[in-house]
Amino acid sequence: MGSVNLEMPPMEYETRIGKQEVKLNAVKGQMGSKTRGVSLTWNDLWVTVSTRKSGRKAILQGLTGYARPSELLAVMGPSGCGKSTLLDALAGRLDFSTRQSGDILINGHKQKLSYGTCAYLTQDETLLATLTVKEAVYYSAQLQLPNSMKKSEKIQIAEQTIKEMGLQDAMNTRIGGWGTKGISGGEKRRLSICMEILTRPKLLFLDEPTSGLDSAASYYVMSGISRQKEGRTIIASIHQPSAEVFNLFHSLCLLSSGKIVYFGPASAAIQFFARNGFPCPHLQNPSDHFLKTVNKDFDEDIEQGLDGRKPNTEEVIDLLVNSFKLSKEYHEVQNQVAEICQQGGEILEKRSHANFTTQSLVLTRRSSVNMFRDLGYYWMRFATYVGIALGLGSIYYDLGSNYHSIEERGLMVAFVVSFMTFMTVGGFPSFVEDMKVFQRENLNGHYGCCTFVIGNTLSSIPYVLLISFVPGAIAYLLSGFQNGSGHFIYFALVLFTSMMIVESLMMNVAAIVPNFLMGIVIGAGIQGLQILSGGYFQLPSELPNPIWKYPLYYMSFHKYAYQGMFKNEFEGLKFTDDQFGNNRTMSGEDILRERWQVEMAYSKWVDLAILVGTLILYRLVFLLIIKTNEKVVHARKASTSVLSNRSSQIMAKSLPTSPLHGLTSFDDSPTNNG
Ligand SMILES: Nc1ncnc2c1ncn2[C@@H]1O[C@H](COP(=O)(O)OP(=O)(O)OP(=O)(O)O)[C@@H](O)[C@H]1O
Repeated sequence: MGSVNLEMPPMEYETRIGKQEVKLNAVKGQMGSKTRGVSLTWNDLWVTVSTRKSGRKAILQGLTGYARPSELLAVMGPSGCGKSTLLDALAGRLDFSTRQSGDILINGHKQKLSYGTCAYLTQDETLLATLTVKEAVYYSAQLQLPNSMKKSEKIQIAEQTIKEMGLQDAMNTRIGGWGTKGISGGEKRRLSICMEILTRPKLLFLDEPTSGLDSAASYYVMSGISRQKEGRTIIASIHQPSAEVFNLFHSLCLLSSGKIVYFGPASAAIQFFARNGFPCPHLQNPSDHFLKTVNKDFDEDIEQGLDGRKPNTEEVIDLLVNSFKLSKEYHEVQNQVAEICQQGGEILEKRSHANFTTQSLVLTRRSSVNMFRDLGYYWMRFATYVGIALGLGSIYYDLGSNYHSIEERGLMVAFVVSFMTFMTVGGFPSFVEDMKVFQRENLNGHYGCCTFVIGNTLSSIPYVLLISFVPGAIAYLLSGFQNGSGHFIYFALVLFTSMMIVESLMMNVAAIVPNFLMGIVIGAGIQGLQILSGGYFQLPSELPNPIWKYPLYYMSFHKYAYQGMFKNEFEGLKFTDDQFGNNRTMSGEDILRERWQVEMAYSKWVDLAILVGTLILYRLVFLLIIKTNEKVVHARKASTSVLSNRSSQIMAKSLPTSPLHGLTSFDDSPTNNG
């Protein structure tokens, strides 16, 4: 792991960061932020999932809490207690298997968490393995920061953020991934944080930001985050903070089995535990003590119980949960929630980011670099295609123009159109990785679906052209296909378009089927059906009418690729039957009509145009699918922060005596209606 700048004295570090902050504040002004900050409240929040055995299982059980600007709220608890679920619910990211009820408000309003106001660091690291740390952050800065900002300022922000996360020593190291060693797991974690805090979001969710970090790195990362808390609301789930890290937290939400054990000032948690009979042993890290006390997974006896009796952990948790509900801390939480709702606040404005053209260009560049460096994306395929082209050229070497060559030309066209396009599935794993990065960045609002489709399409074109023209030329020249550059260019263009179509098909599959193995099987199956119904392996007149001919034959892009290539190859040629010396000849047009049953009413250019149309259609379908996914996710986000104005008013009115009593109910309604 690259080291955090530990040797730098704290004061010097502070000063340098301080100077950078001045610059950043100027930058923030340019970003047009008018909001003061985000106060987030949740009241009686339930999240349930359905289970086969016991119907619905509650993951979160009636949680109430708040997070305020300039404060760092830590969500702690044993593994599986619901920390990530709480963060997901607050950020509007719960999946469809869950149901949610209760109220979540931003500055006392129902409001969408729009771009730039909220960022979320998930537990999974989805990064482009081929980029260096510096490149990843620079590209991200160019994608996210507004056009009004100078390039030098964007670079400055990127560099400062890299330093804040202690990644300066690993700046030029590649991220690495499957099969290639790169930066360490902890550095990946810090890099992910870097990319989310570039825009200095008002509301920041961090799901286990310190997992994989050693205690010193955890401290520096968390203190870096803590330094940025001014005007920002930060909620971080954390497993086992050291005492130093724990001291950085303003508030603590301690969960066990989806229930609140404690919510309030982090510094007052020790007194709460002591009051209830579980004082923190001398010299023990408070967070270790809390977690040990409420972890029932290993159901060990608690070292010190009530009345000399040793209750089991389940009983201890119940005791603490019930005690908390009656405590002054809980009363204070209710007061705070009601007060924040009453105060209200500004509606958060969407921040501007780089415009569509800039984002498309940056994504195209980033994607090109990734495709160039990822051997599995195109280079392996290129090498394989060259090998296959040499094989094809030597098997069908110098075909000539006798009758025998008619079948051989047909076989070669069929191989090129069926198999060489089929091999495009080889790039699927790399594309799946791209999709994961897109999904994370899109969900966090870095850029939209159109930008991704444009970037991916433009960056792939040169590589697919290379794969079509170089191996295509080898096979074409060795086999002695019809002379003339026009004929070769047509041949290579059909190959290029067909490969792009298969890539688009696989993109559609990747957008629908999340599993990589299933994706390959489904993509290969669809292509198998298209090849079968394309009119080569069974002639069009022999194809069974229902299904195979109507509609599959007309829907298969192979039909147009076969027929275009056949026309390109046979039109204008004459074939001689030189066996037994009877020099009969047959025109290429007759062969097309009689042997291959090609539709001669239109030219080969129409076939190519239909292929281009199919390619555009497939890409548009891909765009539609990811756009629909995006809309569904955003609709969930928009409806997650739900509180009717009516209930907001009731809350406000109920102050000061019984601030929240009886205002919300668990209606077990689906997530998106809150
Ligand atoms: N969609 C779901 N379907 C079924 N169970 C779920 C679902 N989501 C979460 N759970 C369960 O809810 C519990 C809480 O999960 P969650 O991921 O929030 O825990 P966590 O506290 O973040 O755990 P960790 O610290 O290990 O990441 C777990 O027992 C988990 O198995």
